[in-house]
Amino acid sequence: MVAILLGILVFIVAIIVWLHPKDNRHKVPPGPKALPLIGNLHMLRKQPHRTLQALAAKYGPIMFLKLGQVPTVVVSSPEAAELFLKTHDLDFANRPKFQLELWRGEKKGQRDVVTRTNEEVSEAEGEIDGKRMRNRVAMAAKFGMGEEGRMVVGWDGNLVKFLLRMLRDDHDHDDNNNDDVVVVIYMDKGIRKKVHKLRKPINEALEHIIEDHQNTNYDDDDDSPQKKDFVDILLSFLDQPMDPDEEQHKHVLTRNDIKAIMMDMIGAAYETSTSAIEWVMSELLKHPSVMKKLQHEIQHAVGGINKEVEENEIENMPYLDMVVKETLRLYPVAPLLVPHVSRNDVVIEGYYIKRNTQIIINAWAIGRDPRVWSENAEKFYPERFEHNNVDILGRDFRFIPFGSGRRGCPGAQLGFATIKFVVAQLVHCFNWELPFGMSCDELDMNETFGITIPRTTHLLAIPTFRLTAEAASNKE
Ligand code: HEM
Repeated sequence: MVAILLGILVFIVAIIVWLHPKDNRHKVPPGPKALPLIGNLHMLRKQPHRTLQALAAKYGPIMFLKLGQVPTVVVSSPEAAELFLKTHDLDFANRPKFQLELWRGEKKGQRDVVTRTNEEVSEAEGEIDGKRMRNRVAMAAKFGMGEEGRMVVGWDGNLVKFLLRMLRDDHDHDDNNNDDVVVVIYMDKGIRKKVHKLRKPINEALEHIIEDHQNTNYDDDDDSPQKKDFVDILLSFLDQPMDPDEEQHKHVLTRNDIKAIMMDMIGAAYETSTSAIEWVMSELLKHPSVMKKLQHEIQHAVGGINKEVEENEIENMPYLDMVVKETLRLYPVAPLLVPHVSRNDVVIEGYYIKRNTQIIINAWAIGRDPRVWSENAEKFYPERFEHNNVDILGRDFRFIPFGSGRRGCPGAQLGFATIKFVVAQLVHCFNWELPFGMSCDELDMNETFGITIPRTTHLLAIPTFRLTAEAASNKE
């Protein structure tokens, strides 16, 4: 009986608090009413970036929600993003503690997508020499992605081969479908799920990289080709206290910590770039005139169709720059960036934001804001970037696919360059068309929400090699 009475009392208090949440001393940003316990979680649905955009249209660019018990401020305009990521950058530089779990829980069902894709792939078998074509596409893509492997963990291209092999081996085991003709541009999207399954070989690979670095003798000479990299710097802190000011030195940097950091860097680098490349290729297939214009530019910059693209030629491809920017505007890989957390109590635009409030920046909504990008904001139109110099690296808050400020993406320049390089190779080396007589209007452009927004279905496309035989024999 007492328990029932207590329960009723708690319920009444919760209702009263819910109906009268206003604390007159501290004005919180406007937002929808939160339910007891779940707060506003029930409102988010499957596409939180879209739901939050719609809610911001009602409550404004600085909006308060409760996600479960987590007080959250959602930022949805360039002006507001600047206040949070520049003016008060340091105040919002923390990250949530649960982030790792959230990251790990991502992408359930990826396996199903890959399996379904294989069934579709097998329908088109026999049209052309699939294996050869797949190798060429992988080669063209790897040419760019290899650079990332080297720069992130200093493993000269082998990392890409290793990861691609893991995917392919796993894939082939399942259905023995080696000679697929339609190329599935998924690259390494299923990696996170496979990472779990393939912990042992990944551990071996990371050990291999670490040993490689430990066995390298570096020459202090500035001109030496053997330079210290990110992994060397991590190794120089091995077994040292993470916080030298901490008296008992309880936390030291272990070999496992270093491997975890390396894996995070690899994850942050690969999944983001491949998702972006898939969206660029989708938009190009949907807009054949843009594809043609881009092929024309690349061919001109490279000097014909008898060779592949070289890295230093990318800077002579302004249209490629616009195409990639336009894709990242419409499909910022991390639509809500990565959550920030306030380190102090802060007042912004008259709103009181308590310490430990989660901050979500809706980069997806900002990129599609018609106030900023005109009425055709939803349209893929690379030329909008033609006569303006909109910065992509976080200095222009109308466009922040890499975030901004001290928590902005440290790999932004590398990521942007990699996307451009891989796309340039794929577009220059091949003509592309949609399979099964599909018209460009029929191409599904739906996204699936997670930390990143990949396509809901993998992009299937048929490549035809367009370079001369001379260029092909140089590569094979
Ligand atoms: C298309 C490629 C990429 C995109 C779109 C992208 C996007 C992002 C975004 C939106 C954030 C969060 C920023 C924020 O919360 O304000 C981020 C963080 C991060 N990115 Fe990237 N990224 C890409 C490539 C890379 C690469 C190549 C690397 C590594 C070499 C990398 C490493 C990281 C790391 C370590 C963080 C966490 C930074 C921190 O918490 O301080 N990213 N990235």
